[in-house]
Amino acid sequence: MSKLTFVTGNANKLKEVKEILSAGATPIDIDSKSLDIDEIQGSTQEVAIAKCKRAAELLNGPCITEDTALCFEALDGLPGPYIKYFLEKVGHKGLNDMLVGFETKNAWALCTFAYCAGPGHEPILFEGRTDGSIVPARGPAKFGWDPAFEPSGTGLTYAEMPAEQKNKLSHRYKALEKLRVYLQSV
Ligand SMILES: O=c1[nH]c(=O)c2ncn([C@@H]3O[C@H](COP(=O)(O)OP(=O)(O)OP(=O)(O)O)[C@@H](O)[C@H]3O)c2[nH]1
Ligand SMILES: [Mg+2]
Repeated sequence: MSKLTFVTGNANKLKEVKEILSAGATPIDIDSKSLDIDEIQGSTQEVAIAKCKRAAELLNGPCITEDTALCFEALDGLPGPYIKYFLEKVGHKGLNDMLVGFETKNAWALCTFAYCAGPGHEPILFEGRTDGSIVPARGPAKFGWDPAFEPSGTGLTYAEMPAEQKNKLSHRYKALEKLRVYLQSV
């Protein structure tokens, strides 16, 4: 299979995806391209499908895209795919403040990879979920909401973990493992 193009404007995502895909028995090499694609409103699946379809049209070829949602149990899954805008507006403290008054701080990180074979093809989705809770920020603020999300059973936020630890339990790792199996079967 020729090199796949990962369409993303997010350098942190790209770094992690490359790290995850290059580890393991059968490394997968990808190219990347940053394209400005409007993201629709809807479920995580609808958002992911629309973005990947558009990316394949713009590229005129096969591609993968990725959407990450951060879902609060107390809010029935919101902010979900809209976390980017919530984080930009209210920051880590604001994410915590949104849960004041709710007993549960439980949350899950959901990664949706989409693969589209080219224009006119229906994207295929690969989801990975990591459960945890929303906590006051700890660790370096290098990537999004990493300091405010503590995966269950680790005692550490994503930001406090070495990359190798996050890349073995993250929402992104779990989704990419499914994508890896698929890519090796076609
Ligand atoms: O702390 C984090 N740890 C992660 O593992 C992670 N993965 C994504 N994000 C952030 O969550 C939003 C998703 O929005 P998103 O999926 O639309 O991404 P994006 O717009 O940045 O890139 P892309 O759509 O061009 O690929 C954006 O604010 C991302 O920075 C993360 N934050
Ligand atoms: Mg985006």
